[in-house]
Amino acid sequence: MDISLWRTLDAAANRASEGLRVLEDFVRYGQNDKFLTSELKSLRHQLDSTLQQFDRRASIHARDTFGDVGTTVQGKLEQARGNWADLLTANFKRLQQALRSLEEHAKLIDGEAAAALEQARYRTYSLEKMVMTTITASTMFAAGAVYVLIDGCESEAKLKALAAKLIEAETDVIQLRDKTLDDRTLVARAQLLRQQTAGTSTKLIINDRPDIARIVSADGVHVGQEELTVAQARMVLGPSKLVGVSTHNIDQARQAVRDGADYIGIGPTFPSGTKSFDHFPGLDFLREVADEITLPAFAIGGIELTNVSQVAAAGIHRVAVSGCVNQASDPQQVVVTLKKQLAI
Ligand SMILES: Cc1ncc(COP(=O)(O)OP(=O)(O)O)c(N)n1
Ligand SMILES: Cc1ncsc1CCOP(=O)(O)O
Ligand SMILES: [Mg+2]
Repeated sequence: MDISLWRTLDAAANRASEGLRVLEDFVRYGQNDKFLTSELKSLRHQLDSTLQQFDRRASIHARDTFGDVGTTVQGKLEQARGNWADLLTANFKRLQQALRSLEEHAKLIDGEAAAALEQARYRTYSLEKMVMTTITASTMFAAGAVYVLIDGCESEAKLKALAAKLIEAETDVIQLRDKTLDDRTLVARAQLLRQQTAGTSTKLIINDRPDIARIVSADGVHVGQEELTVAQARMVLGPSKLVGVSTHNIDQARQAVRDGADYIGIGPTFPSGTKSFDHFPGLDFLREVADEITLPAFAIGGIELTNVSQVAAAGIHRVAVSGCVNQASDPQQVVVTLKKQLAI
């Protein structure tokens, strides 16, 4: 076989492995994200076993680094990356291009290996989505973030007064969660919240209803395990809005990361006065998430000033609460105190 083909395969394989290592090092050492590290590692192993099918000896002998006309041709930006996102994007692109080159050249010698390389390339597209979403969302919801679920209240005036206090306390997210109001009233209450939160640091999320989130231009929607999927919610809301997902075990949490959710709700942690449950994944689940996932995770269910320290001790520094804020005589004070307890 033509030595130039082996030379190309060797160069493309090296490029793919190097790009993959940069990405793995970033999520491992830079992010401490065990789950993303294991996803990238599993792709690396898949790639290694495909590449082992090629004749490594032939590749090595075909290598001619000093004779490579490309080593001295440097793009303007090759030595400089503006930020982490640029660095990650550049390395995902390097990986994808190398895999495409490997795939096309492998077609000349081994159809099965070419098909495996195509599958590996598809995996990189999903991984890119998972890594980039995690990085963006982690900067959006800092440690200490407090997320408050409120209903539509008895009247617009009451809702307005409550929302004003929450915004004043720099609540990170207000979720409108109301299962009883008719749609038109719900839209009107959501619109009110949109007007109040616009231009503030408080995001507005609508529970269950991407349609209403879209109508009022909310910042996003929260969906449960039996509701629309992340992809379906995005079809309604568009790519730039936030989609959060409820998770009750580690597999669901991992799946939410794979699906490209912007954050997860994790719980129920403790018995809740707002919603009843017969199963509590509790603090053990929080610890599992803290151990391996860096996508923002909000512990939910029965969290109050008296037990929030247990949440923080489990390694989770973001909470979603309802009763402890809504029933407080001073909701602002509760939000501020929660934030202090969660800050690291
Ligand atoms: C932040 C957050 N986490 C979890 C939930 C619960 O959502 P879901 O399981 O769909 O239950 P309902 O809230 O719809 O009864 C949430 N709303 N927000
Ligand atoms: C909607 C929901 N999902 C899990 S717990 C919960 C209610 C959270 O409210 P509270 O903080 O009052 O327990
Ligand atoms: Mg729901």
